[in-house]
Amino acid sequence: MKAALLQLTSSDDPVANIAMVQRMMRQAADQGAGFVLTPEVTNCVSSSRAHQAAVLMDQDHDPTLKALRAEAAELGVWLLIGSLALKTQDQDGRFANRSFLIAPDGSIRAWYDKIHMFDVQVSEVETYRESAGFRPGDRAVLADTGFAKIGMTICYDIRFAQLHRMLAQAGAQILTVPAAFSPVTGAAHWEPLLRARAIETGCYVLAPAQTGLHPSSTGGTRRTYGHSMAISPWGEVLADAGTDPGITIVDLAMGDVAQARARVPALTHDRKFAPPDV
Ligand SMILES: O=C(O)CNC(=O)[C@H](CS)NC(=O)CCC(=O)C(=O)O
Repeated sequence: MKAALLQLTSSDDPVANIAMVQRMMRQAADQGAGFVLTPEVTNCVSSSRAHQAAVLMDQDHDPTLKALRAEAAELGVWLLIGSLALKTQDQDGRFANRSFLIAPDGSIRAWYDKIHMFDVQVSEVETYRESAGFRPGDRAVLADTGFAKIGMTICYDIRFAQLHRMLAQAGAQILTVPAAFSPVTGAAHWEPLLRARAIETGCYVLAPAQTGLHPSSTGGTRRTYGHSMAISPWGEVLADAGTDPGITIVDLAMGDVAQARARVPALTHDRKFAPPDV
């Protein structure tokens, strides 16, 4: 199976972003990809809650979900929409940060709401409060494609090893980590975190990322780290997309999952132990 990681610089205009993703999906399919993956918040990168409230839709009306489901069906590919920012029924007005796995007939095979919220001050001048705009999810999601079982995560989830371990122990062979990583934390932590999760779980880690300076109609200056990556179950970096938007194709040899786990069966060596005295 060939997987294609789409590296995007999504703007804050959902409708304008759709055409770009469709074009890249067609190019990826032309290059032989049977599984296409897009980054976190494929539909809209914005730092203005007011702007998001004005342009985002709920799942049943979201134009990106509709268009990309149709495109996947047209091309006959599996599609991971890394995430969409969507309106919800919530009283508090918060959005969902929701990842979708789309089957080659265009149907929604699984969806996952990001569990861990990025509420972090990354530098003196850069603070994120994701939980102010987004309502976190509360269930892990494993989905079967026929070519692999997929454990779905999003971005900041990468820092929570227990989620990835749980997914792998439940049968995941590929962990998807769509992201819009901050440049500061990306430079320090992105690659080692991805490699660590692959090594700990013996899973492929596929991490399509947002990159660069995101066009904004509200004067925002949001930047993301890029460096979409594919990591082998043994922990090798198979591809690093650098910082330009584009398509990265990787060959997945699913037998390598069992091989890595046979060499180091740590996933089956958990032990129960008492917590430390406090
Ligand atoms: O706000 C949106 O539009 C969608 N959400 C995101 O982009 C989120 C929250 S700001 N970004 C991350 O999780 C980056 C994590 C990261 O950079 C790290 O773990 O170091």
